[in-house]
Amino acid sequence: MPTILADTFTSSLARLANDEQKQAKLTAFDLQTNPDQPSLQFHRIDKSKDPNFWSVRVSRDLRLIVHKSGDSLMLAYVGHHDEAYKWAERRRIETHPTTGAVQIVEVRERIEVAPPAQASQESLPFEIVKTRVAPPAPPLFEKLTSGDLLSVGVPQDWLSDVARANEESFFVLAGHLPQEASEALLEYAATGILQRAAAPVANPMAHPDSMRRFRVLEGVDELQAALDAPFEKWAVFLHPLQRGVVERDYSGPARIAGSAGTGKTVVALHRVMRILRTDPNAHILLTTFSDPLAGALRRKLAVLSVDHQSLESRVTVASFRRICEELYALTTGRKAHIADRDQVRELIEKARQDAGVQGFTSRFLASEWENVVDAWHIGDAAGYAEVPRMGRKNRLGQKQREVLWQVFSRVREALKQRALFTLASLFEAVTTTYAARSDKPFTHVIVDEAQDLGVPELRFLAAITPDKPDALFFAGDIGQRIFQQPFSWKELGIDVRGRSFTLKVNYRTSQQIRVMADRLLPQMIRDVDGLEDDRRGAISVFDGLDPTVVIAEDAQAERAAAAAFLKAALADGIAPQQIAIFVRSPELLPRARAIADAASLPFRTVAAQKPGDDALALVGIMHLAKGLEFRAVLIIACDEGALPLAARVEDVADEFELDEVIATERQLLYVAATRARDRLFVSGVAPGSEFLEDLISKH
Ligand SMILES: Nc1ncnc2c1ncn2[C@@H]1O[C@H](COP(=O)(O)OP(=O)(O)OP(=O)(O)O)[C@@H](O)[C@H]1O
Repeated sequence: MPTILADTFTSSLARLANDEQKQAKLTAFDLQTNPDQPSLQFHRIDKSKDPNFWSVRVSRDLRLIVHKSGDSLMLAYVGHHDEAYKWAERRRIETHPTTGAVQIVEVRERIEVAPPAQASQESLPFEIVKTRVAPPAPPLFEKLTSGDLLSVGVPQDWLSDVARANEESFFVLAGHLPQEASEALLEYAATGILQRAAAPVANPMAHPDSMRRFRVLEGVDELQAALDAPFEKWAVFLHPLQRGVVERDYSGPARIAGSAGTGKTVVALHRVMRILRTDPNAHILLTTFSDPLAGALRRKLAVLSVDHQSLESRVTVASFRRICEELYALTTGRKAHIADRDQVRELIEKARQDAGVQGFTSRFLASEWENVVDAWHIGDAAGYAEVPRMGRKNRLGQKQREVLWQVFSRVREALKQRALFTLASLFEAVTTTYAARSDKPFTHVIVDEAQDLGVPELRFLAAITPDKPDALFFAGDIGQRIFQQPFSWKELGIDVRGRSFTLKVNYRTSQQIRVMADRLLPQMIRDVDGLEDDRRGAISVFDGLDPTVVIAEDAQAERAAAAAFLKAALADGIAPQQIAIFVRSPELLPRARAIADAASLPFRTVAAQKPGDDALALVGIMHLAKGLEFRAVLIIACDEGALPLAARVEDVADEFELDEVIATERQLLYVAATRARDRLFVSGVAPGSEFLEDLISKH
C-alpha cells in the first residue's frame, strides 16, 4: 500500500519533543511496513466531516492521524490525543472541483484574530475574539467572481469569507486557506494580476499543487529521510515553480532568480539530488562564494539524503576559491601563493614610480587593474589596446593605454618574479589548464549566490565542466550583488536567456519586513545582457511585526533603543542563536557589542558556527549576513558616512564606479535586512544614512 506523507504531518512532528518525535516515527515506520499488524490500533474519528480519518495509537497520550482512501494511507498529523482529534475533526481531504488538486480543507469556524487586525463582526462570517475599533478597510477582492476564486483553488466553503476579506483580515484568513489560494490572492492584492492554478490532471495526486503538500513515498528509506529533519520542510515539499525548475531538462546553462528568501538555495540543493538520481555517472560541484556558506550548503545537502556515502563520493561542496586552489594543487603538485589586495596596490604604486607615469590617480590605477586588466587577464599591450572596458565612463585613447600598459606590465612582471598569483590570475591559470583538456573534474556545476561571480570565476567554472547542455546551473539574485562589477555572461559564452526562472514566494521574511527591504531596490533590475528581474509580485507567506527604524540623537540613545528591542525579543522567547546584529564595517563592531552587552545577550563574532556556539547570537559585519537567516536582526550604526561607506565613495575612479558603489552599498543593506524572519531593527545616529530615508518612505 503506498504511503503518502502530508506536509501537515511534518509540521506537527516538528512541534513535538525529541522523544515524542522518535516514538511517532517508529509508529509511522510500522504503518508503512505493515499497516495490518494488530498492535496498530486504528480508531475512526467519528466527529470528523471526513469519514476517512483514523487515529493510530503512538503512546498513552500521542496519536497519529491517518487518512485511508482506496488503497493508500496518508500520514496526516501527529499530536497529543485531544488536540490530534480536534485537528482531524476540523479537516476534510478533497479534490478541488475546479483546479483538480487534492487539498486539506479546513472546516470553517471561530477564528481568533490577532490584535492588530480589525474588522467589524458583520464583515466576517466567523466570530472575532479581539478587535480594535477603527473604520473597516475596503474588501480586497470585490472585483473577482466566484469562478475567479475557484480558479486559484479557494475551497468552495471559504468563497464568501475571501470575497469579504480586507487588508486587515486577509492575513488571518490566508493562514486557513490552501497555499496556492493564499499565494494567488496575495499576488493579486500586490499586482492586480490573478495567476490561475495549473490545469487538472488525470491523477489528482500528481497535480502540481497536490505535490507541494503530499509526497508519495517509495520506501522506508524515503520515509526516514523525510522524517529525519521535520523542521526542514523544504527538504520534502517544494513549490510547483521550484519543483519545475529542479526537474526540467535544459538545452543550455540555466538560472534560477528571485528576491531574498524565495528558496533559490533550496532549488540548487534539490537540483544536485535530482542529477545524482538521474545520472549514475554524475560528479557534481556545488559551489558558492565563501567557505562558511559552502559549509552551510554541505549541512543542508546532508538533510536531503540518507545515502551520505554517495553524497561524499559524488558531490564536492566548496567555495569558488577553494576549489580553484585544490584543482591547481592537483594539476601542478604545488600550492598557489596569492597576493592580497594591499600587496597588489603597493606593486601598482611602485610600478607607476618606476615607469614615471603621471596624470592618473592611484584609485584609478587600482580600479583599472582590478576590473579590467586582471579581471580580463590582459597579458600584453595589444590585448589592452583592444579591451572594450565595458561600462567604464572615462574613455582611454590609444596613447593613454600605451602609457598605462607601462605600469600594468611592470605589475605583472613583479608578481611573476615573486611567484605570486592574484586570485583572478589563479582562476585564469586553472581555466587554461582545463580548457585544453577533454577530461573534466566535474560533470555538473551548480552555483549558489551566482550574482557574486566575477569574470575569472565564471570562465573557470565553464572550463571545468564538459560542453553539454545541462552542465551549468546558477542560483542568484542580482539585487544582492555586493562584491562584483556587472559584466556580460553572454559574451563569455554563458547564455541563460530562455532558461531563466524567477521565484516569487518568500518563505523567510514576514510581509512587513519584505515590503520595507524592497524599498531599497528598484522594482525592475536589468542585467548587462538585458535579462530583466521583475521584483513586483513577490509575496511573503506570513505576517509579522512592523520593523523598527530609529534615527537616534547619539550612540547612547541608539544603544538604549536597540537594547530594549533585543530584550523584548528575548522575553518573547527568541533564542540568542536566532538573533544577529550587523554593522557596515569592523570599526563599528564595538557599538554592536555594547548593545549586546546592554541586553545581556551572549554572542559570537565569526559566521561559521563551531560546536558549543549554538546558544550565541551573531555579531558581525553585513557581508557576513549573506545566505544566513535569523528570527530577529538588528542593523545598527547606519550613520552618514558609514553607509554608503565614505571611504568607498571617495575611492571611486569615475562616475560609473560611483553608481556601482552606491548600488552595492544599498544591496548590502538589502541583504542584511532580508536575513530577518520576524523582527527587524535598523538604526543610525542623526542625520543617519541616506538609505534610512528610503526604508521609511512609502513610495
Ligand atoms: N518550498 C519550501 N517550503 C518551505 N520552506 C521553504 C521552501 N523553500 C524555501 N523555504 C525556506 O525559505 C527560506 C529561504 O530559502 P533559501 O535560503 O533557499 O532562499 P534564497 O532565495 O536562497 O535566499 P537568499 O537569496 O536570501 O539567500 C529557508 O528558511 C527555507 O527553508
